[in-house]
Amino acid sequence: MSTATTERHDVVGHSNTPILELENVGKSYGNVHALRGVSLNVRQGEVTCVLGDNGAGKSTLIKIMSGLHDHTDGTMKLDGVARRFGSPRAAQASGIATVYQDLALAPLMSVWRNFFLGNELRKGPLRTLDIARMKRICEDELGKMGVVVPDLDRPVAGLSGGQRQCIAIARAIYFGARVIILDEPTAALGVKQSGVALRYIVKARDAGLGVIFITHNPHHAYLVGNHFIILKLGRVVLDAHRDDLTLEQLTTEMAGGQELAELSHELRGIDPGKVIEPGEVEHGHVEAPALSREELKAVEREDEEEPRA
Ligand SMILES: Nc1ncnc2c1ncn2[C@@H]1O[C@H](COP(=O)(O)OP(=O)(O)OP(=O)(O)O)[C@@H](O)[C@H]1O
Repeated sequence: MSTATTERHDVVGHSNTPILELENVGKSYGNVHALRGVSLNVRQGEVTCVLGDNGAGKSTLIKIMSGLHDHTDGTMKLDGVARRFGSPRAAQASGIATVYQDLALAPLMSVWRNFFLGNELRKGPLRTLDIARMKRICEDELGKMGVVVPDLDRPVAGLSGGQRQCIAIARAIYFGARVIILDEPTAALGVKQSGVALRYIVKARDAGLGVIFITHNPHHAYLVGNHFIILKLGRVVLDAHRDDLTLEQLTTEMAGGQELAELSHELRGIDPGKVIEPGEVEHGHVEAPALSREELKAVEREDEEEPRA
């Protein structure tokens, strides 16, 4: 059994101490404050969801935790010890794996080659590739995640988006990840494939990893998350445990909460002083007054006549 696999089994058995802790972390790019006062804990066997719209600071947060960028304020701790990774390699060596949306897989290479890319197993005095062993391990590890790939020699480009996600996750776990950061893993996937990716998130959690699930989709987050953080313009605007939050609250907060309620007032032409009941703003859906068919056609005509820049 490889060291990586042993390590994986060691982390199962959940403890309450966070693996990774951010305390009041901030990041400025010159005058731009991309993040301010962000605190979060990543615990083993838990999924921490970080939600936010474009420009909320999600990428910046990922870059700090994955060693690409240094934070400019606050403290990041790994196993209770303050750390600055300095490089992605250092973060990886500390067990922090990041699976980006584009997955960093080589599409024309086979499944097993991708699995071992950069970590190939070799044998004998000539250090030739130990293909049989790599294929066997790859098959075993994918099997643990519930993925059966009929032909490991197939290029990964031929697999579904969900299966490709799984290879990236299984690879990270096998090579000793303790924390896995998933950057919008369901963003480019349809409903069915999103389900596949979400199942793998649960598998990674159940394997004892601390999972950070970055998404803008509250429905996906709520299906798998233990803890939820919403970032807005670089600040934490919601930080709640699953027990203290309903899907509806998460969705409303994500959609803009109070701002959405105000917009709803405006669009309905209701007296802004009137209190809107929580149930009236549902799932981020704004009930704008419906346009008649004629009005709709007039809007389309206006759009067509609008001079293009
Ligand atoms: N290298 C940089 N230099 C200057 N400003 C930056 C840099 N990177 C990000 N920013 C700014 O920091 C803020 C947060 O950006 P970030 O990319 O982290 O957000 P995001 O939530 O990932 O958004 P998106 O989903 O659109 O990628 C934005 O205002 C962005 O313009």
